Amino acid sequence: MAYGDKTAVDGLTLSVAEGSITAVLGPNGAGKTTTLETCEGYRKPQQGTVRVLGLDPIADRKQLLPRIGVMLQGQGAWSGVRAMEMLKHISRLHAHPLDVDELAERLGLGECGRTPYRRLSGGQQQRLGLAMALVGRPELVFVDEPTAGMDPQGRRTTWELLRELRADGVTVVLTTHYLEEAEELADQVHIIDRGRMIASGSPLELTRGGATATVRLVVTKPFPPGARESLRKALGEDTEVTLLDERSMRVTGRADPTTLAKVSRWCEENDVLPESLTLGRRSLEDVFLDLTGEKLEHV
Ligand SMILES: Nc1ncnc2c1ncn2[C@@H]1O[C@H](COP(=O)(O)OP(=O)(O)OP(=O)(O)O)[C@@H](O)[C@H]1O
Repeated sequence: MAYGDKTAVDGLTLSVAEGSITAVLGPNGAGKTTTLETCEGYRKPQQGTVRVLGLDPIADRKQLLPRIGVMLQGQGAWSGVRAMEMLKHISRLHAHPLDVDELAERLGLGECGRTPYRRLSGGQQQRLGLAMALVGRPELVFVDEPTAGMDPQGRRTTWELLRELRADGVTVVLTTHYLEEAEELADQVHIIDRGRMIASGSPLELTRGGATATVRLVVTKPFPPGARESLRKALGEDTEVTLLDERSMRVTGRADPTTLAKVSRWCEENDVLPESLTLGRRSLEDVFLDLTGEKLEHV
């Protein structure tokens, strides 16, 4: 998929299992929205094949539309329309819609049902967008950054709702740049960067490091110059040390008490006071950092 001479999605191959939650994860501009819009039939790929529920999203649009739900990043409601009017309008377009009042209550839209769309907060607009995508009881829902701009409560409600949809057999495809969201929700995660797929798997498969562990060291004041090299030397050959920011480092190495003890001794010898020293599984952020050399949340 290209916009003029700008390639947005390049040779991406992915399939989604029925009744699962799939997360397409990547930094801004990675090509997530373009991928979704291509599946939704809004964009025609210059090359390749797209099949959604076995149908061509452009040629078979009429058959496909009633079977899918779409939550766009920009929502797509008129600026003056009241939240509940919009939801009711969408529900009337479907043969067997959900109970509109129940859905609105569930998504916390009860209080702002009479508020014009343009006056809704970002989080409320997101909730309405999600309600509009779900009201037609779709078999498959595409949700683009469903929790962007939501408060923690809204985010948790959305996660619950998406999990319930999966339990009811609905297939969910979401894009996100929140690692936590992908780890919490997804059965399969596809990490894309600059239009290309860089890793795919379940969160466990992607973060499993076998005998490799990650130690995170956060200190109370900025590391002295040369700290990364010095710690690496202290830990030995098979250990990798990455400076995450001026007060935190990530050590990837053998998952044993010796590694932790060596880090702790290095702190003592270098007069560095740890704020926290934790041993854990690699996170999706570590995976992303390894694959791209960049931190996902900050690119
Ligand atoms: N309509 C457009 N015209 C030209 N370039 C575009 C257009 N839409 C997207 N792009 C470019 O294509 C690339 C992929 O964009 P896309 O919106 O798919 O990324 P994204 O991963 O969804 O990003 P974000 O997280 O910011 O929504 C980006 O470099 C973007 O600038």
